[in-house]
Amino acid sequence: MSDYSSELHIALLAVQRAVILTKRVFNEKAKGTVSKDDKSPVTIGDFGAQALIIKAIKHAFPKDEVVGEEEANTLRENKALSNQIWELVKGTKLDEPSSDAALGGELESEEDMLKAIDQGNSKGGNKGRIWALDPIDGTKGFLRGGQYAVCLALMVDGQVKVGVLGCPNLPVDDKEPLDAKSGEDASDGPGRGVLIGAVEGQGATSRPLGTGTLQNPSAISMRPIQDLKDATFCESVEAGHSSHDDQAEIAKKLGITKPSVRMDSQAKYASIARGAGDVYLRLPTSKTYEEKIWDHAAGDLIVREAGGEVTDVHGNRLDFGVGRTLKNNKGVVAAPKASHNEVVEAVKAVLGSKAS
Ligand SMILES: Nc1ncnc2c1ncn2[C@@H]1O[C@H](COP(=O)(O)O)[C@@H](OP(=O)(O)O)[C@H]1O
Ligand SMILES: [Mg+2]
Repeated sequence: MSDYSSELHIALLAVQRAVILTKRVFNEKAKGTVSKDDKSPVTIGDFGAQALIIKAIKHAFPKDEVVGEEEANTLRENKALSNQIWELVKGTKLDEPSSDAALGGELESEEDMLKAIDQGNSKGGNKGRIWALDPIDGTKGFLRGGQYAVCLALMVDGQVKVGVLGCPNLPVDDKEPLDAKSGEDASDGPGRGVLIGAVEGQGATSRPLGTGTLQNPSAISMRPIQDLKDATFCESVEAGHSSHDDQAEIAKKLGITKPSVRMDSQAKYASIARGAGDVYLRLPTSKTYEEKIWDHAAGDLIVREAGGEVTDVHGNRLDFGVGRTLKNNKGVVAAPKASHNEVVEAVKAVLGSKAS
C-alpha cells in the first residue's frame, strides 16, 4: 500500500513553483484578465500555473490523469497572449536545482506549454489515479490582492488521498485568528505565505511557503470549540457563489454574533483546518450550479485530516468520483467533527426546500 509520500512531496513542490509564477504575474502587473466573462475571470497566471503543475505531475507520474480548470484553446487562437504567458512560464523555477529537477525542470517550448495545459482534460470519475487542479482558485481575490490559493489533490478511485493548498496571502502563523480584514488586500504583507498539505490517514500539516527546498512542517488541527455561538464563520466574498443572506440566518440560529469572515478561495478550508476559524459554509445560490471538484478536493481532505467533517448542505460527504463536478452534492458545510451535525441541522432548517 502506498503511503503517498512521493505524491505529497511532488505536489508540495509543484504548488510552490506555481506560486512563484502567480506572484510574478501579480507583481509585474501582468495580471490582465483574459476571459470576457466577468463572472469567472481567468488571468494569464491561471494558464501558466496549470502548465507548470501538469508538467510536474506528468514527469513524476506519467500515467496519471489531471482534471484541470483551464484549457488552451483561447491561447491557440491568440498568439500574442500565448507568447506573453510563455515569457513568464519559461523563466519560472524553484531556486533549488534538485527540487526543480524532481518536477522535470523547465517546459521546453511554447507548444509544450500549450500541450501541458490541455493535459488537464480528464473527465474525472471513480477509477484510477486522477489529480484535481485549480491553478488560481479565487481569481477575483487574486486580482484584488486578497486571498487566493493554488490547489492540487490526488484522487484514487474517486477518494481524495493527497491534498495541497498554497496560500500566498495567508499569515504564516497558524494561530493568527481570522478577522473581518483577513479577506482584504494582503499582497506582499510580511509573514505571509503558507503551504498546507494532507495525506489520508496521516493528518494535516502547514509550513511556510518557500521558493526552494521544502521547509519543515508542523501538524495542524481544528480549534476545539465548546459552544458554536463562539464560532468564526467563513464564507465567499462573492454573494453569487454562496448566499450571504442564508448564511446570516444560519449564524443567527446558532447564536453566533461575530460577523462572518469573507475571503476568496480554498483559503477558507485552510484557515479552519489550522484553527484560525471554525466553520465554512457554501450555500447554493442557484438550483443548477454544480460545484467543481478542483474547488474542493484538497480542502475537503485537509479539513477532515485536521479533525473536521465536510459534507454538502444535506449532510452527505462530497462525492469526487462522478466527473469534473460535484453533481451529486449541493453546497458545502465544513466544521469541527463534534459540531458538524448541529451546523447541518441549522442549515437544513434555514434552507428547507430551497436546497433540494
Ligand atoms: N455560481 C457559483 N456558485 C458557486 N461557485 C461558483 C459559482 N460561479 C463560480 N464559482 C466558483 O467559485 C470559485 C471561487 O470560490 P470562492 O467564492 O470560494 O472564492 C471560482 O473559482 P475560480 O476563482 O478558480 O474561478 C469558481 O469555480
Ligand atoms: Mg476555483
